[in-house]
Amino acid sequence: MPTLGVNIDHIATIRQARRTVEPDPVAAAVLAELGGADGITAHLREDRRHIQERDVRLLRQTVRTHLNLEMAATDEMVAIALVLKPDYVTLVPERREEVTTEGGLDIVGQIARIGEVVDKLQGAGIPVSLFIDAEPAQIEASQTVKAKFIELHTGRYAEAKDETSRKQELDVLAAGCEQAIKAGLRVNAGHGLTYWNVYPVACLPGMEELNIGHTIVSRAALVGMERAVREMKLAMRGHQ
Ligand SMILES: CC(=O)[C@@H](O)[C@H](O)COP(=O)(O)O
Ligand SMILES: NCC(=O)COP(=O)(O)O
Repeated sequence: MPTLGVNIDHIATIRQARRTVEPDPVAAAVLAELGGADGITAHLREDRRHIQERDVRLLRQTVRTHLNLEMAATDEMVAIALVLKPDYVTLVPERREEVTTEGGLDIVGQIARIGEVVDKLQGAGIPVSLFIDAEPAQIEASQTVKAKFIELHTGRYAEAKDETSRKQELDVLAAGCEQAIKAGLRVNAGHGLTYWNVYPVACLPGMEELNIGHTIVSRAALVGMERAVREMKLAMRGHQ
């Protein structure tokens, strides 16, 4: 059964709605860990729409499980990561105008650049995960650049409109997972997972960690972070 990385971006979204100091994503991370989170994920976006540098600096000092820094493959973010030293980095695509991440990072089309960033970060002792679609060519390219992990983008599975489509997308994820493991990559997954669709993804053989944020923060707004995380851990084991 995979571990759970709780993405606390959208605690910061609530704070940034008023450009104020609450709710604090750092406090949310403490509560998430008390609720059973196995890791904390934070996405420091170029446009700083939610998580700020202050947040990741304090998270580095306070997270007791492991800290996954999501970031674009830019010089600015690489420099921040080399100072911050998160437990691992996940390279994700970014577009200012997007509401949220729209797809996986294109490794095939920028293999030299991604390889350079992976070498720099892993050379500094920071394992890299590549947030990609479950496409054979992207998985192969992830192996070529010697990333330690991939994170399979589960957005198409999560947005499937009916059971048939959802099963088809799950089969794509399962095939991607199998190909990646055969290639020696470690496999995580995330994006759009909820209490109601997480279990089949959690059951994929070899799945190491699920990074889940929006649905947990949404539930936490109503019942509190500790309970929301505890209930996600149960949902990952098939208990609604
Ligand atoms: C890469 C991914 O799917 C999310 O972890 C990412 O954080 C989405 O960006 P927002 O949190 O800004 O929606
Ligand atoms: N990489 C996925 C993640 O960290 C959280 O995505 P979401 O659950 O907020 O869609």
